[in-house]
Amino acid sequence: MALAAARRLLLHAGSRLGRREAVDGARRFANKRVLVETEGPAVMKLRNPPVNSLSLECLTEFTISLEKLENDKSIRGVILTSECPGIFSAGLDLLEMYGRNPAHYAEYWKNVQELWLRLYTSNMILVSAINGASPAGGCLLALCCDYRVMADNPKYTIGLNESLLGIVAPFWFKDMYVNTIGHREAERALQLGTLFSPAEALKVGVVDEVVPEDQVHSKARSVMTKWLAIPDHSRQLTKNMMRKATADNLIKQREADIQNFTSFISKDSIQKSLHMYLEKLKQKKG
Ligand SMILES: CCCCCCCCCCC/C=C/C(=O)SCCNC(=O)CCNC(=O)[C@H](O)C(C)(C)COP(=O)(O)OP(=O)(O)OC[C@H]1O[C@@H](n2cnc3c(N)ncnc32)[C@H](O)[C@@H]1OP(=O)(O)O
Repeated sequence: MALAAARRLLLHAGSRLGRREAVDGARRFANKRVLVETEGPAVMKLRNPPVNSLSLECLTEFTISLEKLENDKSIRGVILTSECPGIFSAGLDLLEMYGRNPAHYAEYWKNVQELWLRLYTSNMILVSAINGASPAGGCLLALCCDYRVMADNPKYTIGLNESLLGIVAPFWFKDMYVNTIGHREAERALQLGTLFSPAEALKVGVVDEVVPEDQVHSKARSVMTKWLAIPDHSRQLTKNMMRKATADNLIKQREADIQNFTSFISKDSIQKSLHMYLEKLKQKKG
């Protein structure tokens, strides 16, 4: 209920902002954590500092922005990137999965599923300009895209590292990984929780291209131009043919998946693992 109300408020605020900024001549709209520019190829920028973690608010704003773009028939493609220096996205917000109650976990997971389903099955062309670290849920966002361009900076890593946190990537994360890099590579990377450097990610197929950091956005734009030259109807039908079974696999068991997540994440042993991981992140500083 609370989330539905927040959603209505955000949609309202979003459209107000949209109108005001259009009057200024710049075609863009923004929520607090997501900025969307629709001048030229549409660009969606995550801006949830310090690390673009996907908090419930961030997920909601992201989903709403995507919904608005999908409803604008003049927009055929979106570049997904980050405004946080050095970070694409740190993935799901650990504080949404630690020390909360089952109802919160269920609500959070429903919203993670919702964003994934919308992104993965989007009719628009999605290109990610990965300009920073992209672990776990950050990698998931990139994997939803039709093409991934990553900055050539060995400090940036990408991959589904859940097992390093003592948690398990859900079956639909796994399915998308298998679809992208094949069964053997996915099996190994998931068990080890591998975070790939850009060069390794390119080799294994997690990303499609690695370019110097200052060229990530221009490359993403030129990739978008190429993809926009393909007729929408044939490209969309092809995308749907490739992705539908994977999305349907979650759709037919969404409720069970929410229950699984809620009971898994509520376990004492899992909460303990998350606590230790969060402490490790804190100690990194000191
Ligand atoms: C039987 C099967 C059933 C299956 C059921 C499902 C099971 C559960 C599935 C859950 C799937 C989970 C997916 C995820 O995405 S989990 C999140 C994984 N993310 C990470 O591991 C990234 C962790 N972060 C980092 O490695 C670094 O922060 C990063 C490289 C991103 C940036 O480093 P940097 O040095 O720039 O910044 P700091 O580390 O100092 O971080 C700054 C502050 O941000 C906090 N932080 C970082 N990441 C997160 C996060 N993901 N969520 C929340 N908060 C985060 C960090 O603690 C710092 O906070 P403080 O300033 O307060 O110390």
